[in-house]
Amino acid sequence: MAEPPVAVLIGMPGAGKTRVGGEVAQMLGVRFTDSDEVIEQRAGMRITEYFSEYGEPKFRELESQVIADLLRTAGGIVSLGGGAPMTESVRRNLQKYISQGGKVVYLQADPQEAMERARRGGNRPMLAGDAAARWRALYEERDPVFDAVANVHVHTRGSSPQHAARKVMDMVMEHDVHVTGTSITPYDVRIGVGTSNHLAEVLGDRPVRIALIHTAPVQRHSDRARALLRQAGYEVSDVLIPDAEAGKTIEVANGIWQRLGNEGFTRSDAVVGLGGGAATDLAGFVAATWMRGIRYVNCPTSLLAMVDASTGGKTGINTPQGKNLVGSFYTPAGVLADMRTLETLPNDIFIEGLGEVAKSGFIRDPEILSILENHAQQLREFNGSTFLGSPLEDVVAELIERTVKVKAYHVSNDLREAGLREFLNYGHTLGHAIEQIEHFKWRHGNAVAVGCVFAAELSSILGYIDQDLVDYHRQLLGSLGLPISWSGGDWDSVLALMHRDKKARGNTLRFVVLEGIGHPIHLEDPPIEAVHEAFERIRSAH
Ligand SMILES: NC(=O)c1ccc[n+]([C@@H]2O[C@H](COP(=O)([O-])OP(=O)(O)OC[C@H]3O[C@@H](n4cnc5c(N)ncnc54)[C@H](O)[C@@H]3O)[C@@H](O)[C@H]2O)c1
Ligand SMILES: O=C(O)C(=O)C[C@@H](O)[C@H](O)[C@H](O)COP(=O)(O)O
Repeated sequence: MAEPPVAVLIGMPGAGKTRVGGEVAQMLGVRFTDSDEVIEQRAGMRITEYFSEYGEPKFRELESQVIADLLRTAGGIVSLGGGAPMTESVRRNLQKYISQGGKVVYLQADPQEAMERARRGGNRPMLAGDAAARWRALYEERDPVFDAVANVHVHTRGSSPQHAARKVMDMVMEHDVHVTGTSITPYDVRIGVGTSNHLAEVLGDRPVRIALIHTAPVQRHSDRARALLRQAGYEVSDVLIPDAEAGKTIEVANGIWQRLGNEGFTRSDAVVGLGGGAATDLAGFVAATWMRGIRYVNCPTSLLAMVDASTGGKTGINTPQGKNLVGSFYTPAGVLADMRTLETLPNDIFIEGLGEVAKSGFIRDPEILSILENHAQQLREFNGSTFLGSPLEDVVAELIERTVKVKAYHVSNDLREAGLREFLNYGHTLGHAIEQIEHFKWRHGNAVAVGCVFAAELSSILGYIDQDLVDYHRQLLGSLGLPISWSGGDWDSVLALMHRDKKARGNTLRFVVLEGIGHPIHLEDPPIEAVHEAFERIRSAH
C-alpha cells in the first residue's frame, strides 16, 4: 500500500545512512529504500554517469522528483542521497512530510569516520578530486541545513551500525505530545525508550547547576541521568529525597531550598525531577518556589507519573490537613517519559498507574477503555524485567500517549483549573480522602479507582447514567487488578475531608460526575443523602 515513510534518513556522504537505514528497516520489519538506487533505476544509469552526461542541476531535478514520490508512497525507511536536502524543493517536501507527522532523522556521524567511509565508497561525484577536502567543504555547507531540516537528531560517533540503528529506532518510535495554550510556554512530553537522552537538549545551555531530585528506588535511573548531565557539562547536585508521599512535605522542600542556597543556585540554574509522581510533584514545587521559579524538567519513572503527574504543571506538597493543599501551577520545560525505566517498576505500582489511565478513558477517550479491556490480563501481569521488546510495550506506549493527550487537552485549555481541568479530578474527591485516612498506605491510583466507582455511583443515583455504566466501572477496574471498594474510615471523616477538596467552594461540595463515557460534568452541591448513599455503595464490592 502506498503510504509515507516511517522515517527518512539524511546525513553526509559516509554517515552510514544506507547501512543504518537497512538495519532499522530490518528491526522494524519494514521495507528499506535508498533514493539513489531509485534514481539510478529511473535514469537507467549510474549516478556518476548521469552527472557527467547531464550535469548537477538536471540530476537535482530528477532527485527532487524521485524524493517527492518516495515521501508520498515509499512506506518503511528511506535514506536520501547526501546532498538532497540542499535542494529547496526537497526541503519543502521534507517540511510538509514532518508537518504530517513524519520523522526526518539527521544521522550525525563523526566527521573523520564518515569522511573515511565516503572516500572508500565510490560512486560519489560530489567527492571527485581531493575527496577529504571536498567532504570537509560540503560538511561546512550542509551541516547547518541538515540540522535545521531534521526533527530527529541521532549522534552515531563510535557506534556500530547495529547500535546506531537501535538508537535511530528508539527515536523514530518516540511518541511526542505537544502541550501548549494561553499562559503556557509550550513544551513536549516525549514518550519512548531512551527519551532521557534528550535531557541536555531540553535543559538548554543556560543552566550551570542542576539539582537532580530523586528517590532511592530509582537510583539506577538517576545514576544514568546524572552521568548524562555531567557529560553535557552541568554541575550536578544529587538530591535524594524520602520515598513516595514522605517526600512531599514542607520539611523536605525546606531542606532542598537550603541546599540550593548553599550551593549557589541562581535563576538560570535548573531542577530535574526523576521518579514517581511524588518526586516530580515535589521537584516541580521546589522549582516553582526557588527564586520565584526556575526551569525544570520531569523524568517520570512510574506509569502514573508518565501518564499524569509529570505533565500539566500541578506541583505541590501535602500538609497534615490534606493532600496537595499547598502548591502552584508551574509548567515544566519538558517531560521525558523514558519507558526504559519501567524495567524496574514493580507490578503493583504499574497497576496503580492504570487507575489514572482508566480515569482518562472515562472522562474523554473511550479508545483507552477498549485497549484496557482487550489487554487486561497482560497488563495485570506486567513484569518490568520482560516488558521491553514484548508486545505489551506497544500497548503501554499507546496508553501513555493517549492518556497524556487527554491531560494535555485539559491543561492546554485551562491551566489554572477554572473549570474544564477539574474533569481530570474525576474520582479524586473520595480518592484523596481515602489516601489521607489510610496515611498514604493506599496508593494514589488505587484510591482514584475506588473514587471513580464512587463518582459513577453518585452519577447513577442522581440519574445521569444507568447502573450498567457503574457496573462497567467495577468490571473494567477489577479486571485490571485495581480495587473497587473500600471499607476503611467512617462517613464523618470522609465528608470532612471532601469539604477540604480543592473543588469545594465555601461550604459547598463539588464533584465531577459522568453523563456518559467521555461526558464529564460538574456537580454542585448535590443532596448529601445521595453522596452518603454512593459512599455506602463502595463499602463492599457490589
Ligand atoms: N501533579 C499532578 O498532576 C499529579 C497527577 C497524578 C498524581 N500526582 C501525585 O503523584 C503521586 C503518585 O505517583 P506514583 O504513583 O508514581 O507514586 P510514587 O511517586 O509514590 O511512586 C511509587 C513508588 O514507586 C517507586 N518507583 C517509581 N518509579 C519506579 C521505577 N521505575 N522503578 C522502581 N520503583 C519506582 C517510587 O520510588 C515509589 O516507591 C501522588 O503524590 C499523587 O498525588 C500528581
Ligand atoms: O492535573 C489535574 O488537574 C488533575 O486533577 C490530575 C489528577 O489526576 C492528579 O491526581 C492531581 O494531582 C490532583 O490534583 P488536586 O488538585 O486534586 O490535588
